[in-house]
Amino acid sequence: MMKIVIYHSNECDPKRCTSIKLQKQNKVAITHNMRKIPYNAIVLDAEADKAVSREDREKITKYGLSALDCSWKKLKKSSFNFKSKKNHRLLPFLVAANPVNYGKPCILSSAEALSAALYIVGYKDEARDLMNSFKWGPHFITLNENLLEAYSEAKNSTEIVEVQNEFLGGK
Ligand SMILES: C[S@@+](CC[C@H](N)C(=O)[O-])C[C@H]1O[C@@H](n2cnc3c(N)ncnc32)[C@H](O)[C@@H]1O
Repeated sequence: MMKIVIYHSNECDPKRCTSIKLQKQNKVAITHNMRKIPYNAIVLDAEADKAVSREDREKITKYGLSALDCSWKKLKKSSFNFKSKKNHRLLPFLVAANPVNYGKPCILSSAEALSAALYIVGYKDEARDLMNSFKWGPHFITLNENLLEAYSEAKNSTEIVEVQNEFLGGK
């Protein structure tokens, strides 16, 4: 089974938090200690420079996938002191389907971000399984299906960005 460990900073409303819901269904583990994120895991970070791509599949398979569940404000302030950001990855353009940020580009919930990354690296059933935990979840995949499919065919992060820019430029 895919190892998913989410760093959680207890800044959210637990009733609305997508990470807590996934944990309750035993689909992810939550840690409050940043150092417990597995070394070499791919960390989804909206402040990262490099886009996630199929090239990350091996690391995700071997070491796991992670997200940083904190407030968006904290993330923007760069209040995290990461030793290294070499495994931190940004997601390409996708639209949120969660009720808090519905329709907004790139501001995904932790669950949507994890699902998108799994889809992009080719773990499509696992991506759908995460979204099946939410009433609105399957809509995230259908809303973004054409883009997710195109991203999943890209070989590396450069091609991911090309697919994204072609889509945005062609709008
Ligand atoms: C800031 S937290 C907010 C979580 C929200 N409270 C929830 O219930 O899901 C969302 C996390 O999802 C991941 N994420 C969301 N959008 C992303 C993007 N465009 N690129 C990379 N990671 C993203 C990151 O790990 C980010 O820190």
